[in-house]
Amino acid sequence: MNRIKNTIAVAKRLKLSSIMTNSELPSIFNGTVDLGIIGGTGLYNLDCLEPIALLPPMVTPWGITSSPVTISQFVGTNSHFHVAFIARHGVNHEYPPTRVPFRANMAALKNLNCKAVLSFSAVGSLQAHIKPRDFVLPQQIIDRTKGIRHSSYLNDEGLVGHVGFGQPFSEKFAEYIYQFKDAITNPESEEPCHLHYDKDMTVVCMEGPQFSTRAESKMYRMFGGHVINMSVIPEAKLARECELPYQMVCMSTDYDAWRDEAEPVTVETVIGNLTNNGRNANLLASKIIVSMAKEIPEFMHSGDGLRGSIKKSISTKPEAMSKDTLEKLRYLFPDYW
Ligand SMILES: CSC[C@H]1O[C@H](OP(=O)(O)O)[C@H](O)[C@@H]1O
Ligand SMILES: Nc1ncnc2[nH]cnc12
Repeated sequence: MNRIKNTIAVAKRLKLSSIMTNSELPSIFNGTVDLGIIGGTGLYNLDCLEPIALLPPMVTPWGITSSPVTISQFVGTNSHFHVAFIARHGVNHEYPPTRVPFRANMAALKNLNCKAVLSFSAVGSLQAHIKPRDFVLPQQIIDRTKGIRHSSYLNDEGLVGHVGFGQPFSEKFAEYIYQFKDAITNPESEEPCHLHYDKDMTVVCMEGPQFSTRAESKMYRMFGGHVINMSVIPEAKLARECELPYQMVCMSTDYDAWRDEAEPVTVETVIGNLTNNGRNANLLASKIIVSMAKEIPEFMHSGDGLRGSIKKSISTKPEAMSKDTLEKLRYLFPDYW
């Protein structure tokens, strides 16, 4: 009873409307969680999901998650496939990109035993053929953040580890999502939306919070960037350190600042496309979740080749690790040390 009261108190404090209408939701969940979803700007929940538990913001060794963690199943089903959802910027959009507790968010999803993480992000387009409202499944990243975000679980004194990051996303996961590309195309619309995917698609991650200058935007095009955001780093790095297959769905909202003949991006332009993108995110997520619930894909069962990689990546001998370090590692990997 106290837990439920606590949940309601948190919900009230956070003015979380979906929770207020679900105030009887339990604040603990003892089932298995299969998929983690991180929602970005304009995507604070998914309508296709029916919440069955609401965990108050989770306390991890790396701080507190940016939002409560909603455990859901697909609307209208009683399936055993469960999704954990976190709002990246908080339910009231209170964490700017530099201050998102990325480590806590990914650690919480790992601790809940998620088998993969699907992330959504509002992005600017750096290419004429990627129109605002189109979606992109990037396979590469150019990191233009400024080194001020905590971007690793393996960067404390007394713990040395280097994971491979040559392929920062899960190709298998991207292919799985891409089979549902028609979900976002509205053929009746004058401007149907497209889901773009190939192995060279690159997302540039900048620090922000200001948008790019025109010169920077043009430089990112020369680098080979396709879209730009402020959040894929460190999210993708942390997913890799958690051995979690990770794919970001980039939802284009604007043409950034590279087109000389057009106004550079403003937040109004971004907001103007969020409703359409949110609707398409729901359509795409529905297809993915229904399909996963029918049969969990192989890359989630097997861990997409990542399982065990962290053990090989850590050079420090466990005997030399402090109690604190071991405790933190065990939060992520209870079976390894
Ligand atoms: C409001 S535009 C800039 C903002 O939008 C994106 O957020 P998210 O990735 O969480 O959808 C971008 O990364 C910036 O943080
Ligand atoms: N042009 C842009 N630059 C960085 N992040 C963005 N998110 C949405 N549009 C963006």
